[in-house]
Amino acid sequence: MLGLPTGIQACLFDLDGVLTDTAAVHAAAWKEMFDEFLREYSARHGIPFRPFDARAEYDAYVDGKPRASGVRDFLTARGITLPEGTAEDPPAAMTVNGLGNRKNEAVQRRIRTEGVHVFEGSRRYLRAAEQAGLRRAVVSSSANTREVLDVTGLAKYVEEIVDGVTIRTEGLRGKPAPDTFLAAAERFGVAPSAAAVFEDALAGVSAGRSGHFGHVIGVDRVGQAAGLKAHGADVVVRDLAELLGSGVPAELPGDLEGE
Ligand SMILES: O=P(O)(O)OC[C@H]1O[C@@H](O)[C@H](O)[C@@H](O)[C@@H]1O
Repeated sequence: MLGLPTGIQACLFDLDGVLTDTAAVHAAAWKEMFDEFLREYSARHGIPFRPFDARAEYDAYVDGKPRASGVRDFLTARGITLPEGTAEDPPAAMTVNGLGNRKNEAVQRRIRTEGVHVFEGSRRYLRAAEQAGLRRAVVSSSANTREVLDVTGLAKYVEEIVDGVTIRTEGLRGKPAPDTFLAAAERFGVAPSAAAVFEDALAGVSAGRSGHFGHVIGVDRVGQAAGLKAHGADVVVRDLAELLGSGVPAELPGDLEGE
């Protein structure tokens, strides 16, 4: 049913890059923030400026992870250590949290001015899953999840949300740890083996694999099918419409929302 093995009762969807085209919005906001920071840092330390690679470095160190982990893991990869600071740090602060807050200002500005594009195949899949009686949760590292679900009208298909806010309030480990997906399955009272994970990020498919979920679907929007497989996806599709058996749909007019 719906491209899933027998026995699956719940679908756990990542948001950015799976349901909405916001992975690209996040990547652009990360680039804006990191390039500004790296320019300042290289001038101060007398080293050449090397811009953030919004493809390779985003995919390897930032994509799918909670905000502060993304900052920390990228800086570590560049050999840079900053103090952690606190969640209240202003966006100008040279701390992990300060840079995270600076990126959040950039992503929220982009979401509000550019709007959010919903993948039509994902909207159709959510609707089909609802009709088939499957439980449906969104499991995202983003603290902006509720706003994105609201502006796109996707909130009505979603029964449970485990997001960046839940990670903070419940003290969960973010992806690639499986905690957020496990928390969503638990809310439905469904064993991980009876839940399917839908993920576009390497960190996300790793979380699905290490949590021993029944099926891990890698969603490849950027040509990283081999990486998704290597990190634990059982199958890789380019669009959820492929699981409905109808191939990748052409984008429909009126598919741009929140503008
Ligand atoms: O900064 P936010 O909105 O809390 O999001 C954290 C992360 O959420 C993930 O869903 C995105 O893939 C990342 O790009 C993003 O950085």
